Amino acid sequence: MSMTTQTTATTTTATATTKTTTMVLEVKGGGYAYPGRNGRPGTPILTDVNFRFEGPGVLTILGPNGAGKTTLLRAMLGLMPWTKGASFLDGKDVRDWAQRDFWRRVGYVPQARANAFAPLTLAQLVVLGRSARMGSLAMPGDDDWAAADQAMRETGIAHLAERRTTEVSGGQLQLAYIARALAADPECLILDEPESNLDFRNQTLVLEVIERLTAKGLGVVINTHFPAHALRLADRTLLVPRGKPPVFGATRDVMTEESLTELFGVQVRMREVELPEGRAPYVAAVGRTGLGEDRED
Ligand SMILES: Nc1ncnc2c1ncn2[C@@H]1O[C@H](COP(=O)(O)OP(=O)(O)OP(=O)(O)O)[C@@H](O)[C@H]1O
Repeated sequence: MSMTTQTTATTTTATATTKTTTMVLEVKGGGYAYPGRNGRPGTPILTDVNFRFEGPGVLTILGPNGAGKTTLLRAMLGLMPWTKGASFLDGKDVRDWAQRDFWRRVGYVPQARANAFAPLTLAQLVVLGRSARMGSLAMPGDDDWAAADQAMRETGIAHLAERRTTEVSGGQLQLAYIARALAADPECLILDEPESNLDFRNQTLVLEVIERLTAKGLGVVINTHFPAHALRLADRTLLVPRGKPPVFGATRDVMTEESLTELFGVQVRMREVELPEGRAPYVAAVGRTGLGEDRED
């Protein structure tokens, strides 16, 4: 029997709260279909997406490959407008926000692409995050470099500031992308699979950064393939099944052995282990169910 397990410690490294702002991100009746042949809408990927997330705190989005999680994040942010429904930041339709104002408040870290910024040092990459706060042709000023330094300290990569993006590990590069979004001083961070492709240590670094940020008052939306990370981090979770409306609620309510078994089409077991640091959630996929055998991936 194949067994895939994961566990995470529940220690937190909270720092003093420095932000008190709250933000509300809502999706109402969201639906999305990529364009099909002849310019007609194709088969809907997402239907009836409904949730309301109030920061600070964490919302995790969890679901199988190809269910539409990345599509959902991009539609939610207005990067690919919903074909049905709408999303709202603080009650105002995302389409009605001035781009510049919206991206000052919201930071988006897409799935990491290696070498996307090959010639840059990490400091140069991170200061690019200030562009939403700079004039369109302006060069970064002292304030911008100070914000970049601060973001690199918060993500633990200040010592790598002069290294080029080609000279750091995947985990360090992922932290640099998060720092780039943080440099804009957002109230809300949207992270698409920030811990994928990372080893245990680097995954832990990313989770600790998220915990520090939420303790400081940020709202974080994270798309993840790790159920234990959702249990560790998130107050709220959105389960995104294939071809069915997502389920939203308190993490401990919506994430059960039954719901995860149905969601992923594998037998899932959830346990907690006692550690000196506290209780740690433990999630194991223990075997196939026969469900989802027709999946294409
Ligand atoms: N540009 C596109 N045009 C048409 N279909 C697309 C496009 N991008 C993605 N899709 C399809 O939409 C579905 C959802 O893709 P999406 O990347 O949102 O899923 P996901 O849940 O994020 O997957 P993963 O967990 O593998 O990253 C998939 O079936 C994918 O093949």
